Amino acid sequence: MIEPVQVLGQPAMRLRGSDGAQATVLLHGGQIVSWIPAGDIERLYLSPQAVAGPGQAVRGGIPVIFPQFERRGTLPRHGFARTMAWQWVEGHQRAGAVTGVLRLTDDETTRALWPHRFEAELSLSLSGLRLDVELAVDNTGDAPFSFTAALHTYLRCDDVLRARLSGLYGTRYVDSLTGQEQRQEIDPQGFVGEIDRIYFDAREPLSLSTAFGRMRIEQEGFDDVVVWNPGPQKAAALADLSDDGWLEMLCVEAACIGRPVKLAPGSEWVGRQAFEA
Ligand SMILES: O=P(O)(O)OC[C@H]1O[C@H](O)[C@H](O)[C@@H](O)[C@@H]1O
Repeated sequence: MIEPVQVLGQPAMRLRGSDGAQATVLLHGGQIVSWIPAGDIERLYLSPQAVAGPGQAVRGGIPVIFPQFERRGTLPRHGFARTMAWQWVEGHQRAGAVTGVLRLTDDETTRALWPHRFEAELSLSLSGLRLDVELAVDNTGDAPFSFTAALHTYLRCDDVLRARLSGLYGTRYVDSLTGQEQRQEIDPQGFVGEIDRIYFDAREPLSLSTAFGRMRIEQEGFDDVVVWNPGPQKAAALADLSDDGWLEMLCVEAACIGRPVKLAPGSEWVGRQAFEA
């Protein structure tokens, strides 16, 4: 079943499979804000203080970061896709899976910031204990462009201090807090507070274990993985996160940062992030 609902005062679509798996996606930002695998509990973190509306970024779920990661360019932080209204394209239920597709196309607002013609499609497909998310970007103009992007996934934790992430052993990363580069030496990895790292060319599947169970995370098309938690000080400074909200989340982001994607006119890039509870 696919039905329109309101979330944070904004139009959204709720997808529910015959097995009971359920996900909700906001048209604002094309942002998935809830995923409940069949017979399971909520697996994405959405801040109770999150706000949504034109120009606003929603704290939680799966923000779509395009066409610029963080401040790596002249655009607003993390680009514009997460703060704009996307269009619902279609949804269908087939062979036990329920799928929805949303689209963002360039317009005067995007071209004033970034002078390129593009079509971005966000697809989500859920079945049983699995959620597949796909971001496809088409260059619909007549000049090449390049971009960085991410699916900035907020995974729900009971207590991030007890969470463990594995699969990054030996991977080179830059610590965005210090600017230093090194290789991951601890696996599985625990968390003590603030962390902000970009892992480059992360090829192995990841596994996050929390009291909610183990979650397998895979990606394709995206080369890099960002691991982010604001920790107590930054959380206190964020208006849309409670002081102890950082304990309940860990961002594990599928990203293309180290090598920006270059797209020739008429060509398409596809990146995927998949979760299995
Ligand atoms: O607060 P936001 O603009 O949503 O950004 C949240 C975070 O996103 C990414 O994970 C970056 O690596 C962080 O440096 C940043 O703080």
